[in-house]
Amino acid sequence: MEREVLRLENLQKSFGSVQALKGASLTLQEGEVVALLGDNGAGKSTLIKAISGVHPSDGGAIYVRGDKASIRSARDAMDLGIETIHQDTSLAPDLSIARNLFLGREPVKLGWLGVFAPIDFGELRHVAAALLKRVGISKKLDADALVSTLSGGERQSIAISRAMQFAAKVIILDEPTNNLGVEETHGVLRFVRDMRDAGHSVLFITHNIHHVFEVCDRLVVMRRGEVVAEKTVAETDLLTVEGIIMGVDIKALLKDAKAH
Ligand SMILES: Nc1ncnc2c1ncn2[C@@H]1O[C@H](COP(=O)(O)OP(=O)(O)OP(=O)(O)O)[C@@H](O)[C@H]1O
Repeated sequence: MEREVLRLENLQKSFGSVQALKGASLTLQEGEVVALLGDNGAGKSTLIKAISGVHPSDGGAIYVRGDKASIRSARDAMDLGIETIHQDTSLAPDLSIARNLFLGREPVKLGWLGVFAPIDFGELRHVAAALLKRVGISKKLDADALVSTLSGGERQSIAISRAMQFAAKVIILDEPTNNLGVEETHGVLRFVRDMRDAGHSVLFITHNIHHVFEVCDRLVVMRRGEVVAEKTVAETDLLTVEGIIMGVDIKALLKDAKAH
């Protein structure tokens, strides 16, 4: 049976005179991958920033597993099992990849009578190496390398690995394949599928509609701060979705063009 993990009701958010969210609503079920689509400025990032506590909403309600949630900070969201990878995600450049994968949540070794709790670097490296292998970047990266030595795409992969490693229930990805190479992109998409198979729920913001058809179950389209369409991937096609995003019926336009 489907179980709802996240429900947004009538979310509103303004930045000065700009109404970025005008009552956006959506739901996410357990083990479901939902794409959040929309043109530039549609309100997608604002919506996920409301869920992740970066910019709390001005109005509306968020329910997590049926309970009304108050998400006023990134910590609130993480405590509710919501992990977000933002486009401008920040890592600690002077720490190793392994340390970044566990930032603030490193495995510890209990010392004599539990007095000392030093980081268990052996365990850290072991898990980090396995994680890098899973995202398909094992060949190039050593878990001990400093993040400052990595490319933008590699940093993105590390941030995604970190969120996926700790995501308890809901993973939000804001354009996760931006700036990634082919192999890294496949790694991310594979990870999304793995997460779904393990019962996690994923909200996936992307401008790449091919990726939506590859890994998503359902899609939600936003325009000017509102949700204007919701469809299962099985019931729609690429051209229809592109039309909804642009606010035009592409198929009708093509038919007209053919008739003339
Ligand atoms: N911090 C902010 N201050 C002022 N206006 C903002 C802020 N963040 C977003 N906006 C405005 O809110 C609206 C929605 O922006 P948002 O970034 O949510 O869109 P988006 O759908 O994520 O777009 P993109 O695909 O380009 O990232 C836009 O008009 C944007 O200029």
